[in-house]
Amino acid sequence: MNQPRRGQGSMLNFTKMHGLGNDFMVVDAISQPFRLRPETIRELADRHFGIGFDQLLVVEPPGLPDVDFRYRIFNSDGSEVEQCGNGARCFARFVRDQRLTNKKVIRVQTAKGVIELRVGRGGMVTVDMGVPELNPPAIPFAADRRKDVYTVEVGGEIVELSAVSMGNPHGVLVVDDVDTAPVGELGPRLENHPRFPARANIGFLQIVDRTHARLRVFERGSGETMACGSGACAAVVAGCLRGLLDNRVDVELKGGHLVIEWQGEGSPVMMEGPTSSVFEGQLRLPGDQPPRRRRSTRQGDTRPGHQRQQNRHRQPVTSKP
Ligand SMILES: N[C@@H](CCC[C@H](N)C(=O)O)C(=O)O
Repeated sequence: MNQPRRGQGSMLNFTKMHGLGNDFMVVDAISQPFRLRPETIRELADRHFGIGFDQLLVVEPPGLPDVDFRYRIFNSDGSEVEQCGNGARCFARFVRDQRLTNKKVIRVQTAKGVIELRVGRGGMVTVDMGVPELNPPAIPFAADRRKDVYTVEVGGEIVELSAVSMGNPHGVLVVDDVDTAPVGELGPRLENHPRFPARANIGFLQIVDRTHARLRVFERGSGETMACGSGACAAVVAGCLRGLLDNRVDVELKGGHLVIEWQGEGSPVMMEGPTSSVFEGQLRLPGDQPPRRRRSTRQGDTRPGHQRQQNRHRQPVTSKP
């Protein structure tokens, strides 16, 4: 199935999934050889010339004992990152759908530690996202000492934000109304702010009441997405630290709702939400060839994204929160 013909790249099977509209290309790198360069990931992520996704998720064999899989994450800009909460839920569903495991509690190794995924009914998955990191150097965030709220100068303006790592770095701003928040302007400036040396995901949090919040996230390496699971966890941690939220919060994102629970410092953050599997596909990869200039598919273009058309479309399978 995965055999290349001489002179052609290999065929790669993938699944398109999403968690609340935060969408993924998911690849089983246990059953097939897999290696992509950042420029190929960018091409595949392109919503016009490629498959289109916010993140690429890769399932690999674990490198640790007592762990089921290794979970690797690449943003649509090709950068490899440490964590993806919506992706973690889809990962759990994927490894079961593909019969890579039949466990209901799956332990997964990420770049920043082990997370646990619990598969529930109707595509719902609960993820133990681990203990949030608030120590500035570990986030990483430039500050003399740890605070719940920092002031940051951006473009001559002072903004207040909380800095939290959920394995990946987040800055969280509290706003009056997410609909009018300057996500497109402040998001990219804060993502690349020198006080976040590894860049950051920037959340705009609106407190509705102590158990309800609304959130938009400008993601590092992907731009604003329909939802960000680790962003929702970071936002609830920030809201709790500021005394604005209770321990269990319904977070409304553009693509739907997540339930986030945090019992306070030293406790892990729990995230519960839906998963959706959209279609399975196969694409021809050009191997290690440098990216080619665009040609028409009729001329036999081997660019990834132009030869993915052998999709075995299925009925979308979507779970409700
Ligand atoms: N969408 C994700 C986060 C993906 C990674 C992020 N863009 C980063 O660079 O850290 C989620 O659901 O958590």
